[in-house]
Amino acid sequence: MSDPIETASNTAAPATPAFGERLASTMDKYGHLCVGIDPHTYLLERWGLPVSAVGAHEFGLRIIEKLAGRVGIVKPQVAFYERFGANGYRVLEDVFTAARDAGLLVIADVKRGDVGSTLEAYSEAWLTPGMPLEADAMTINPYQGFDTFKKPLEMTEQYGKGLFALAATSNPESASVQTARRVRGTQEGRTVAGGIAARAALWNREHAEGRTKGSVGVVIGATVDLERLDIDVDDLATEPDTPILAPGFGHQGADVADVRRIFGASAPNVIVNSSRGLLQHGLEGLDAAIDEQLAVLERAFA
Ligand SMILES: O=C(O)c1cc(=O)[nH]c(=O)n1[C@@H]1O[C@H](COP(=O)(O)O)[C@@H](O)[C@H]1O
Repeated sequence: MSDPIETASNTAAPATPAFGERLASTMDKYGHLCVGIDPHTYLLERWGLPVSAVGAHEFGLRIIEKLAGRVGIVKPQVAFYERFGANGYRVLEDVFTAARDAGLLVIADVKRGDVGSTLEAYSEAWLTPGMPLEADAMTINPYQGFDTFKKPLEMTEQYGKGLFALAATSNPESASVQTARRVRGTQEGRTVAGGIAARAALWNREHAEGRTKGSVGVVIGATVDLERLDIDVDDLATEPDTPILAPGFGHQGADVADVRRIFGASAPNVIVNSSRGLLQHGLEGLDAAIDEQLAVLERAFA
């Protein structure tokens, strides 16, 4: 068995364009939709597939076949594969490879965060070219401090990869942490969420290199109150624009038709994620569900 770390580190980094540029051209071609490939138990059952790694494999590959050439971005949430252990990881490898071979950008929804030295190993796993789980971008958790991101941030530049830092998550429980305000001396500072978004935007500006979109995005749920969170959408829309990965549409209640109202100046940079809202229709209903979602998005951005 070859050693993946050896193999990957021996491979010279290809001159891949920056993730932000790849994202910008993908969104120009296919629009904003990102399909979350999340094999929930009830979805596997509804699709007539076994609740196992074999079922998750079939589920992932069938979805990718349907998306190729119509949608630009996918976001497999790795927990739904991890639960099947080593076989689940093999499935993830196949799903990532099939998606990337089909020309889809893959955002690995891993939500990793840790002390910097450990986070470095996570980013080796998910962002290094040639590694078995190589994706185009990963979600990353900044609640041990944005400065723990040093290595993954470097990798975005080195390998043309992307990061999406959790800023304002879509779940209602998030407000108690993310709306909290930091204290600077005797002054009340930014909210936790606003501070993270501002750091991502600053990084993108410091690494602008003539790009239209930055490679470091933020996760902002479509269900959140941006004003309460004190998130500056104008700052995020200052070139190079900071991409926003927005879950919360469909099953969690936000309406895709409202994307411009919710995100204001940053709406053009929003990756509209939907998983259960589309996949609940089964394989036979997926084409129609995607067409409908694409049509709503087209109207929303007309
Ligand atoms: O990072 C994420 O993708 C994420 C962040 C967040 O704030 N909320 C959220 O729902 N997600 C993920 O986005 C997906 C939402 O799925 P649906 O609610 O089925 O569309 C799941 O994979 C979640 O893990």
